Amino acid sequence: MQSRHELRQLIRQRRQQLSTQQQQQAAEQLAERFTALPFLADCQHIALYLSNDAELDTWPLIHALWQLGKQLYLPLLHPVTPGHLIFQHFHANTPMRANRFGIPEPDWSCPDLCPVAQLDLICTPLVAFDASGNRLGMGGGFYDRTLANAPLRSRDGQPRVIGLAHACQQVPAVPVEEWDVPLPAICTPTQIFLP
Ligand SMILES: Nc1nc2c(c(=O)[nH]1)N(C=O)[C@@H](CNc1ccc(C(=O)N[C@@H](CCC(=O)O)C(=O)O)cc1)CN2
Ligand SMILES: Nc1ncnc2c1ncn2[C@@H]1O[C@H](COP(=O)(O)OP(=O)(O)OP(=O)(O)O)[C@@H](O)[C@H]1O
Repeated sequence: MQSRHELRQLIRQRRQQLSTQQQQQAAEQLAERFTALPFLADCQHIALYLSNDAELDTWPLIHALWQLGKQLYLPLLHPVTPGHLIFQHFHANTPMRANRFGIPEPDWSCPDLCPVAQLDLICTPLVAFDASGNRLGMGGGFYDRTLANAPLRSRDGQPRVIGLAHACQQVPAVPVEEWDVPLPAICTPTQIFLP
């Protein structure tokens, strides 16, 4: 089996090869598929992220969710606890700044945070996933640490965490480490996985 490092490089290259048109179509299809999720009606506070490195563009989804009246949150690299994320309310006028990876994030000088336990749904970025819900990320361990003690499902069994990805990011089997948090749901432009 490939190492996690090799798999990360391979799948990052694969998604970087998608054309602008493929990216646009994928982002729109994802927004449609995601907004049709039956459990979305029960989710008011939703964490998303702004795309980077040829990840699926989340902007069409963000606009669709605002249109539905949802409260959205974006991850901030924790200013005190290294390797962890906190989630800041995100609206059309939220002041933004680039984090150390160059990804725009809300400026935490005006904090308006939502504790992980109070988010109804957390959308995670990922590099590679498999049909069993195993997830390989960018390699910072941010989501694994942040979700380590979080319930992955609501009390009625619906997913509270969902990975978003291009279809081409699916692999037969992600090599798993003990700290990996498995995803109870993954949404691609063409399919919903509920492992
Ligand atoms: N869109 C998005 N936001 C996110 C994540 C993500 O995966 N995607 N993260 C998910 O955890 C966190 C940031 N994690 C990241 C980890 C590594 C790199 C990255 O580009 N690494 C470079 C080297 C960076 C450097 O120079 O230090 C690389 O690997 O080429 C980016 C984001 C929080 N926000
Ligand atoms: N719950 C945890 N507690 C402490 N260290 C952790 C935890 N989860 C992950 N790590 C550390 O983080 C590092 C990166 O982990 P990994 O390669 O799984 O990240 P990733 O899932 O690819 O990244 P991300 O979650 O940021 O997208 C590893 O060295 C691992 O030891």
